[in-house]
Amino acid sequence: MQANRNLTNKDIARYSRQIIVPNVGVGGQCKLKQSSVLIVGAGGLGCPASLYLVGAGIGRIGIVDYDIVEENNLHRQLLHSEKSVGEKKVKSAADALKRLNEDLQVDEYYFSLDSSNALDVVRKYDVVIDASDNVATRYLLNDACVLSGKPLVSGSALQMEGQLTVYNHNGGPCYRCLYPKPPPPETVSNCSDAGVLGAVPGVIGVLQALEAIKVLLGQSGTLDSRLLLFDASESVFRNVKLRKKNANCSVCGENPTITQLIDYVQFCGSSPNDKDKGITLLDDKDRISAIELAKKIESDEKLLLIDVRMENEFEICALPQSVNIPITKMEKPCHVDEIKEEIKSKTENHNIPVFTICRRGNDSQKAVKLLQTICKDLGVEIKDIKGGLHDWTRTVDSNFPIY
Ligand SMILES: Nc1ncnc2c1ncn2[C@@H]1O[C@H](COP(=O)(O)OP(=O)(O)OP(=O)(O)O)[C@@H](O)[C@H]1O
Ligand SMILES: [Zn+2]
Repeated sequence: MQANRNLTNKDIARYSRQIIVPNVGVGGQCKLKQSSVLIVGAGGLGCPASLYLVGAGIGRIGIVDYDIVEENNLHRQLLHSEKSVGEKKVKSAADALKRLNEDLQVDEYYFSLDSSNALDVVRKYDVVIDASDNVATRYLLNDACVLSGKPLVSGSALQMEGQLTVYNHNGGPCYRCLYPKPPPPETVSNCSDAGVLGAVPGVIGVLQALEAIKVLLGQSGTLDSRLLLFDASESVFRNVKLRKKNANCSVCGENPTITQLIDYVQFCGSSPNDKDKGITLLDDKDRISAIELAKKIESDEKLLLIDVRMENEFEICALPQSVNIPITKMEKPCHVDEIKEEIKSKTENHNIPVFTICRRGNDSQKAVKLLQTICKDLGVEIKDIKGGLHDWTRTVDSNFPIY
């Protein structure tokens, strides 16, 4: 990152508004030109982050992503366009970034970053941006950055909230110093399940780019040892002081036990790619397929179909025969009697079978278990629809919307 004074006339014209900022100057712009940043994830955070890094004149950007562009990405992943749906995210992002600035180098890594490849990739860059969306990758990147001495700009965004910090920089803590153990997988939400307002990761991704630029310029005032919290619903930013680096940290402490990358999927109990990952809680006898449900509906069989999704999801699309009782309601003891009465009356005193349905067939199984307890003295038959509404669209009605 040695500054040289070799700015071309084109550079001077292009970056003039940035060069005259005292914090940057000619030396700073040269540093940026000779710097490299790795961005892991070309999604909601990685798109705005890479856009502003390329805009700022970072000489080399690396983008890692194993995924392809989906239509539901477009509201927030603004490097990708309608034409790039189905294309590799790294390719779509690199093409868009090169259109913005043809002088810069963009390295594309179309694979899942894991213990077998992370160190090789991370070592090639000055700063790493974690723009991924899962716990396994968070620990992987933390350890890879500690082991290779790279600062890690970490961000996240969900619904109307976001946060960011810089790990392993200026003597500040690493992610493991603060969280030695991963959270239980079932407590972790993601955009696909909880949703996100597009502009929120936009804000956090741009701030990640800004922190990376400040780190590269060697400026003080970076977010090491601090966490920035953004509450978009109230338009409030807050700073929280983080605990100091932990001398007993298993990776950055005085006597580290982690001296090479480990198996992060095993450590976290979840993989980087949990999309559409089905769980199996019920025996086959307690489940029917979407096609079997369609046949029952078509032949006018009496049944009670309970859609267990949240009300706002039910509002997006629902089967006309279904009634909405969200699983979150079933989980609350205060609603048990009310739900039991509703099922009793709607099953004509438990003579009609009950079926539960959700988006992908996971919550519907949990709901069967809950309802079996709630209705245990009713003797009503309760089954779920395998694969949920996604399977309904795939196998019964391709016009039914998917989200
Ligand atoms: N270990 C990894 N290696 C490579 N890419 C990763 C890894 N972990 C996550 N990613 C990528 O990081 C990006 C995160 O983007 P984002 O959080 O916006 O979610 P998404 O997966 O695009 O969307 P959604 O969760 O709504 O389906 C994704 O494109 C994902 O493929
Ligand atoms: Zn640590």
